[in-house]
Amino acid sequence: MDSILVTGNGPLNGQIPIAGAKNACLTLMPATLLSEEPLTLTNAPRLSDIRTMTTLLESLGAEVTRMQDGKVLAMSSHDLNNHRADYDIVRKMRASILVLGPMLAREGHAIVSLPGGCAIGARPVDLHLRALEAMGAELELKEGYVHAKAPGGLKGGIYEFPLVSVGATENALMAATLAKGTTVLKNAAREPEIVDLAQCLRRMGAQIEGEGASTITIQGVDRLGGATHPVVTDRIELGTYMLAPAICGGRVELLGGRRDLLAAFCDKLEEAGVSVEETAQGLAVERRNGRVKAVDVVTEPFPGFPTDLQAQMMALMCTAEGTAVLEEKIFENRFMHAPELIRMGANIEVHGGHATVHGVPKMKGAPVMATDLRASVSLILAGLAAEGETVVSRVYHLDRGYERVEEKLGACGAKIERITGQ
Ligand SMILES: CC(=O)N[C@H]1[C@@H](OP(=O)(O)OP(=O)(O)OC[C@H]2O[C@@H](n3ccc(=O)[nH]c3=O)[C@H](O)[C@@H]2O)O[C@H](CO)[C@@H](O)[C@@H]1O
Ligand SMILES: C=C(OP(=O)(O)O)C(=O)O
Repeated sequence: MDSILVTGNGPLNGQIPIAGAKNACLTLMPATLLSEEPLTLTNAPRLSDIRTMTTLLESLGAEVTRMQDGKVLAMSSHDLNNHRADYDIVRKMRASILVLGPMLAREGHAIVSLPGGCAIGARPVDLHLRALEAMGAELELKEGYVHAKAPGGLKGGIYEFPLVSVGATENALMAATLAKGTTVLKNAAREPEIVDLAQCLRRMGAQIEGEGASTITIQGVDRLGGATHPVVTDRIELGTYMLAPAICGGRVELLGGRRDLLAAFCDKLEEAGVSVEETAQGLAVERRNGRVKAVDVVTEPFPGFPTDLQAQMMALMCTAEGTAVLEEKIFENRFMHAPELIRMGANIEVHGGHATVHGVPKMKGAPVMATDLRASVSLILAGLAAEGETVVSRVYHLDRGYERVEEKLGACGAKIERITGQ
């Protein structure tokens, strides 16, 4: 297993290109199952999660071709010869559940393994299932699999999500494009990845209104066609690399960065004393003098502060001046990085959904272990600003969501290298 060696090396200066969003690409790829015609995604990130989704789609009979160094994914789902998404693939990546809605809508039946929980929480899929039932799906749970049928096709319905779920909104939105009549999704997620999905579906011929607001209305159509769609910028990769100069000092320009993707996060950085400037090519982040100020953070659905940046923000707060309280409201177990940061000299207390971080002037490098994707990158960020060497093990988590992390940070002056096979 690979690990990453980081050595604290002072301020960072330079430019980092931001890739297409993993979480958008993982919902755009299953959209290919809705149409017999090809769907091509440009600006796709090169990540292990994308390879896992490729394997899943191929197992269902889709063809996926990577071009231009893997940045373009040409997909075709002319004939789906298998309607069963196996546990062996689904357990590796929860986003696999997103094949359920499209397959059911187009084929009238699908069998998809339940994903199970993961390190950050139980993460049930009940809302995905309830929304599909509201469109007339008949569902049965057998031996860990969802057996779904809609013999006469799905029918439009009204469904109000009891809590905001990104994945359930995506599954329901895709299914509704081929349902008969009108579907209204209330209390829908408003994340930029939902907007990107709706724009792609519209390019394929879907009739959708309201994406980005909490009520989305979909008028079902008989069939969808092919399309070419660019994957939206990865706002979580963007926020992660914005934190690198905030933690280490210096100035880094994030190419392709947009403030509207991360407004709440940008506001918090500025409150902490970090400058965020819109440039011709993206966003520039700068911290010149002294420590940042401690700021409190509450994670919320978009447009609130994203849970996927909470671990990285905690790494920044570890060396802030003062005490910060981070409240995690999306996932019940998303503070697994705290004990690892404590091994590096951070002063953190975790009580249920709250973490209190008392800033220390400097952290010290240590061997640490990544427990999930964002935890792993938070440890790398902390290591960049710590004294001495930090070795982050279990970086297969990191490879799910960050491409060429060593190269991107290294180009700005970070001392970071991958140690293979440890
Ligand atoms: C591949 C992808 O896009 N992953 C993102 C997606 O995950 P994902 O789509 O899994 O997250 P959700 O928005 O669905 O989860 C939000 C909350 O709702 C709960 N819930 C969700 C569905 C359900 O049927 N029942 C239920 O109770 C979850 O356990 C969680 O507590 O949104 C999360 C919240 O922004 C991000 O952290 C993930 O990076
Ligand atoms: C939690 C994440 O991903 P997933 O939903 O695929 O586990 C993430 O991207 O931070």
